[in-house]
Amino acid sequence: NENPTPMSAKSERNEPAASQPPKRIEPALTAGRKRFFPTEAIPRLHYNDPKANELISQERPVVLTESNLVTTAMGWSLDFLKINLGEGYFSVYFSDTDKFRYFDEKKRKDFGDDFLVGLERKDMKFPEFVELIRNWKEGDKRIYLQQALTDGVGKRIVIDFLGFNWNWINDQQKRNNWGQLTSNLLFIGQEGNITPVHYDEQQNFFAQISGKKKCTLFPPENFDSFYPYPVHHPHDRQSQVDLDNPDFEKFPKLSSIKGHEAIVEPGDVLYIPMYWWHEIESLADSGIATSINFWYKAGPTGKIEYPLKAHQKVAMMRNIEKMITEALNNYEEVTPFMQSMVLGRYS
Ligand SMILES: C[C@@H](CC(=O)O)C(=O)C(=O)O
Ligand SMILES: [Zn+2]
Repeated sequence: NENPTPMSAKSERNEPAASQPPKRIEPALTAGRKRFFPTEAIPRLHYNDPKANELISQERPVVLTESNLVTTAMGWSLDFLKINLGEGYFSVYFSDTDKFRYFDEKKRKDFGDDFLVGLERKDMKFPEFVELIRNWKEGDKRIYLQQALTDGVGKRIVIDFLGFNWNWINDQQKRNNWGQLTSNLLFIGQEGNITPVHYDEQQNFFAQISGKKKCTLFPPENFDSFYPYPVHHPHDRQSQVDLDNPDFEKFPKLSSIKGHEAIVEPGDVLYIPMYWWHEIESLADSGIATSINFWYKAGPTGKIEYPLKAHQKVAMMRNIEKMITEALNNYEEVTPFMQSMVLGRYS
């Protein structure tokens, strides 16, 4: 079940005659863990469907099919990457549990390491990562490679990269007035790995290469329900809640969330709108999961319209939080300061 070349894997599924497109077997959305909240399916549309473009322009999630965005990467098996990915070092995360909550190395210095419960990152060459993931056994720390593709990769990778459907994605960038493409992160992890719920400040076309991932998204309006870590914390943008063991005492607003769900398979592209919360689970029994994302900065804001959108308020809260925390230069003072400012006056 080792990272089969998904296209060949499909042909082994005794597909009907080539004359008609293979019938997709709808994976039950209930695959993966049981959830305490209701969910609805994220629309799954052909990438050229005008409705898909409408959803993207409205900054709403959609799964795009048949885009061939990363078809040239469908042969990126572990052995192929071992030969062609180059001599560089890759960030590999280790976790004592199935959860890989991202942490910002640059913010660790003010926080020491006690927040890093059972998490660590090591830089290693790709063959070392392949050894680890191939020899992994129950009881070992789970592993997850997460690395931006940079110019240190081998020639074959560059050729495959240039073969991505840049016409389509550059058109999306232009039509939606997004900023620059900042990075393409390569993700390779074990089935069962979970990236806990968080938001990013970039538009994201998330392309699945091998394995299946269950993606659960929540709109930026849910900021109050997910209680993100403080902006200066290494887990900035990550939610403090554990959706598998919800603490409704500590996080009461968590009880009212509703998820938007999709299971992405090789060849699918999920649009994750900027500031939308998302949790990503590499589904069991789907082998090693490989994905590439395409992160774009926001475009210029243009004319401010009222009422403000939820994600604009999140951006404002972040700026105010940064300013107050830096100006006070003391964490303990932030709550009393903000309470003095609003309690009994604006509430
Ligand atoms: C990569 C993804 C997490 C995952 O696939 O495990 C994600 O959070 C992102 O692309 O923003
Ligand atoms: Zn993310």
